[in-house]
Amino acid sequence: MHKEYFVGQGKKDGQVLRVKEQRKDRWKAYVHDTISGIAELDYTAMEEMAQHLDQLTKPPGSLGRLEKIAVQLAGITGSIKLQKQRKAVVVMAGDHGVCAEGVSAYPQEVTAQMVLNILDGGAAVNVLARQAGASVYCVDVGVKTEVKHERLLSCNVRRGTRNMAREAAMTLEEAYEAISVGIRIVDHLYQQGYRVLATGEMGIGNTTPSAAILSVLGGLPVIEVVGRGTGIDEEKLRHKAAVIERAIEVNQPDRQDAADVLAKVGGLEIAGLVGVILGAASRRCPVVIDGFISSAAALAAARMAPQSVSYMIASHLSEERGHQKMLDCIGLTPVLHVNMRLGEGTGAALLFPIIDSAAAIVNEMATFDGAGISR
Ligand SMILES: Cc1cc2ncn([C@H]3O[C@H](COP(=O)(O)O)[C@@H](O)[C@H]3O)c2cc1C
Ligand SMILES: O=C(O)c1cccnc1
Repeated sequence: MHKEYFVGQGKKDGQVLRVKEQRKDRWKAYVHDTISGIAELDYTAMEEMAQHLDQLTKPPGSLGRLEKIAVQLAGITGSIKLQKQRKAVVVMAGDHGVCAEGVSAYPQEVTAQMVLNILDGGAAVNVLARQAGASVYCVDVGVKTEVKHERLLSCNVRRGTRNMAREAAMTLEEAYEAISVGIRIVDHLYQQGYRVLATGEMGIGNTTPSAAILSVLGGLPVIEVVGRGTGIDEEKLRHKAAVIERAIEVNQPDRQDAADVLAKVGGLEIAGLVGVILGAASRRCPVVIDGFISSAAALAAARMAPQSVSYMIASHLSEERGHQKMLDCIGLTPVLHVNMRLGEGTGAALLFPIIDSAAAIVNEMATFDGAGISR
């Protein structure tokens, strides 16, 4: 059996990735190969960078998080010569069967409509990425209705998940296939020269599986991690919590097995983002994590491959309840506190200029000795 993935930017430079599905567990093996390719950070380069930062004309540590980012980038790239890199936000799009339970303030068709908006460059993520000189790639990994657009990366695994309040959202094979899509997209972008990646998503209803993932993997009561998403009222919030509790009860996900949790109470775009994160880490690229949904993917990636956490940068703290707890579970500290709660990769795009600034500080600041300044 053949599966064809169209990957590219428009018809001219588009290419088809042909994947032979020889064995049923092919995707799982591919994901695990990627995980075993994730290296430890280069601690020598990190030490060198810390020393370099202390020679620059400023009190030690006074550039705060910029310095921490510089040290992390040195560890990731293995070099203290940081360059301004090509950056891309990968927006994974998917629909959710659980929308049938009434968990979002918006109808499901908004997913496909927003995918077109993103492809036409009119969404918030496009604006913020343009400000940062970054590209946006939108991937259909699980949208319910067929979307046609020449810039769309069509990798649809399934036309939306099943309703997790009644049955498993995906089979394990589907979850691994969606993760594989993310890895393949990163491979493709890496070949195009992108070296900094960010996670984004579009999927009406996706704060519901994200909260479910956090509840199960974090061992936290649903009521502490469920939030208002697109803006539901108090009554709908209680209903959403009950739906998530039912989904966990019906599916009994194994909290020791992140892939099982993703399949049973996750989403196709969330699994796709797990692949983006694992793929970026295996390529030694930093991966900027957006808000609540992206962080659910980061949490699953962290459980599948603990070494991938070193490659993550948490861009911001979302207003969505549960996000701080999600980041705590992963062990990440968000850089920005700007009261956003949109998703799409907006917070991650906003962090790009800060990453470029960290690199510029390292490369352009004078040293105490060079500038003749007393310590
Ligand atoms: C117009 C519009 C644009 C969006 N961009 C991101 N989201 C965000 O809201 C959705 C999650 O919230 P919930 O779980 O409550 O549905 C996701 O699509 C997320 O990306 C949007 C939502 C809407 C309505
Ligand atoms: O933090 C997010 O990513 C988020 C929060 C609410 C709705 N959509 C996305």
